[in-house]
Amino acid sequence: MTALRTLAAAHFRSHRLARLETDGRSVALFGPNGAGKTNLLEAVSLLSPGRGLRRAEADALPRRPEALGWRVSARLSAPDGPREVETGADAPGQPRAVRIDGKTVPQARLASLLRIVWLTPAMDRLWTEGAAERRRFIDRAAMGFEPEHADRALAYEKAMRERNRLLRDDVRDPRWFDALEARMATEGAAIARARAQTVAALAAAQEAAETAFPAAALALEGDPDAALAEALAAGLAPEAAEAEAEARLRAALAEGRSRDVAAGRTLTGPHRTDLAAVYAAKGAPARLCSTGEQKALLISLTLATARALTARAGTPPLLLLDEVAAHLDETRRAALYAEIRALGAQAWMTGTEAHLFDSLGDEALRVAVTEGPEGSTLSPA
Ligand SMILES: Nc1ncnc2c1ncn2[C@@H]1O[C@H](COP(=O)(O)OP(=O)(O)OP(=O)(O)O)[C@@H](O)[C@H]1O
Repeated sequence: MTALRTLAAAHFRSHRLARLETDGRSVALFGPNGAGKTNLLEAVSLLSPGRGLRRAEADALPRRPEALGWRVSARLSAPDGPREVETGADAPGQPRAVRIDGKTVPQARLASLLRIVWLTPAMDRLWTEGAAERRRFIDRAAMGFEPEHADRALAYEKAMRERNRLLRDDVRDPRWFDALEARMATEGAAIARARAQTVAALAAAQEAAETAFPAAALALEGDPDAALAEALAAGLAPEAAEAEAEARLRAALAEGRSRDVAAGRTLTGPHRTDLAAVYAAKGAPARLCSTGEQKALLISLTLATARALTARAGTPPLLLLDEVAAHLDETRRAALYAEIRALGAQAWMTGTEAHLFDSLGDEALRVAVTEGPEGSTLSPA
């Protein structure tokens, strides 16, 4: 099992110096609004690549008013032994650095060290807001399965930005376009393939599970996704289907140049893909479901992601569940805790009331979070 044994957050958000020893158990953080509970979950989320569960700008993280550097460090127990991981910036505005076992490494390396799955109140709007959030949701899950997915997405975006610049500057050199589009097609087809495999893994994880939460049928909607699905349906092997999707994306990009010049940006590719979800038992699109149903679908998908990652990696991911327990009735809350137990995952959970975690017994370390003159204070109960 992979779990944080210690977590320390220094000069991070409302925490001046927070330190917690967990002995590997789940952690239930409770306390009043604004006490600093989510900040601590955000600190944990920064032990994965990217901007964390709030997608914060770098200058939001250092503790104010001092606004110096910040640091989050953890000791974790992993299947292959204990590891030390640390991230932070020495001064505001600096990109965060990552150290694993004392060595400075690229941020992307976090993806193969630690898998983290989170659910936050901001995600309640996942099905009703723009497609970018939904792509991010499926891409984060895909990254859990394939750490290289993060690098591919960056490489694709970089090539696309360069292509967009050519479009706007009205550069007509076809060789330049060819080279960038070849790169975009290679990365783009691999991105589509990884997303499709993630959707399939989530479907399988939902099918195999007995769960109190409703299943969501997911589908990817986009050009490379359709090309890949068609190639697979035609009986091509996975690699051949990916090659076919790559060839079609490359041709579509080349054909779309003059249209894209008019738009000033690239109008086809995996950056336009959307993720559709249907509340399976009702056949209703998630965006038309009630708030409570949407929340239940998200919990269901979060748990399915965790189950699928556990099956893949052999060890469960960390779960960060921000204000999830409060929205469930007692039966479903008990079901959530039972699923966390069955996964063997370390869950970091928040809630305003301590009693929300009563049925966890001593499976979770309870920590009161309060706001004091010196910043947020943690008191393990
Ligand atoms: N960079 C920062 N420096 C100091 N304080 C900060 C910083 N960023 C956020 N805060 C403070 O952190 C507090 C919010 O903490 P957090 O979101 O963790 O609360 P919470 O305990 O999860 O509350 P809720 O139950 O309302 O979700 C706010 O008071 C905010 O002003």
